[in-house]
Amino acid sequence: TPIPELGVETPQPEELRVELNPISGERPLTAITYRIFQERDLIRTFSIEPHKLLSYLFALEDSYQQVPYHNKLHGADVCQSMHVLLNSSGIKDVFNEFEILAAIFAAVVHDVHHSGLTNPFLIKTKNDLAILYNNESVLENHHVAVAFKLLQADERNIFSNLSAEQMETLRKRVVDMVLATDMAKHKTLLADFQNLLEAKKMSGNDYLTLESYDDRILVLKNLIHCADLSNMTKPLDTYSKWIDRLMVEFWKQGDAERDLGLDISPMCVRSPTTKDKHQIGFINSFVHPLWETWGSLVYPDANTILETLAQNREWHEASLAALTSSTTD
Ligand SMILES: COc1ccc(/C(C)=N/OCCC(=O)N2CCOCC2)cc1OC1CCCC1
Ligand SMILES: [Mg+2]
Ligand SMILES: [Zn+2]
Repeated sequence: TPIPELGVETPQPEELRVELNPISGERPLTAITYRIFQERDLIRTFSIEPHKLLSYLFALEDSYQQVPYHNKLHGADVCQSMHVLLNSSGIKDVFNEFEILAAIFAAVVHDVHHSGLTNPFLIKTKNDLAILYNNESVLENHHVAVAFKLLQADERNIFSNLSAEQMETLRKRVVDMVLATDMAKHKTLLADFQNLLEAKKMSGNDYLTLESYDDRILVLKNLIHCADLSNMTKPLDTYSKWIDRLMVEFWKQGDAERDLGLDISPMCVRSPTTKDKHQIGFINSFVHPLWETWGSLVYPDANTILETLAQNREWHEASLAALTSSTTD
């Protein structure tokens, strides 16, 4: 049975087309994710009922908060980035369709209901979520809990045709991946990834073979982490729009910290040079090491990404030099 192009048969295809049209910007997350599910044939493979997929994605999109950066556009962006990264020829045929379903789903849900505040802020203000999750990956636990809560309504349960066992493994993969997007996990995650690749290189075969669940999920955790840290690998005009959104979100947190008489987090201080300085420091400490490791796995697929990352860092260094020279003159 052909899958209706817009997901459901409708007497008003034009109206639904406008609603789903990513250009109109009404529902970018639904439009992009539905398209990716279609392109990867996930709807047919897992007998997903199209109207349930639309209902779930509409509810998910509406559960993203209207904050400057961690809004539905970021969810859509990370989902699209995940989709592209999964196509790297260096990992072609490595992951099966269940893992791909889990990875795409984890990407689109990974920041749902984000409050625009960081984990340290929620912890130091004793937010209900920090109490509920005992200060442990507070936001990330919340995101993945909300994502699964939305599935509980029958008309939104896109996985209703999976067996109980398949659902159990899918759920474990999605929880593992979303929790891995907590920056506090970055160092361990990357070190484990580098150790895995080192061990694989020692084994001599030139293609990646991953047997255990732990090895396979470790690569998928780093993959969603790459997608979440992909802003700096995008063309400068796109990248700079993401920075502006994030800085506005941080500055609002800084205002809240000041109003509460708390220390203002370093990234939340309004000043012309912090943007460049923090981006350079963040790229040097976190982003480049991660993307260099990913680049070694999928060599040479990520070469363009690594070049763009280097160019973007140089752009920050140039604008910082211009700023500091103008201020010292
Ligand atoms: C466009 O710039 C950035 C994009 C993403 C990120 C991070 C850290 N993403 O990590 C996953 C989400 C996370 O854990 N966060 C969200 C950001 O704040 C920390 C907690 C950091 C970025 O820039 C740095 C340097 C200047 C200010 C922050
Ligand atoms: Mg997050
Ligand atoms: Zn994110």
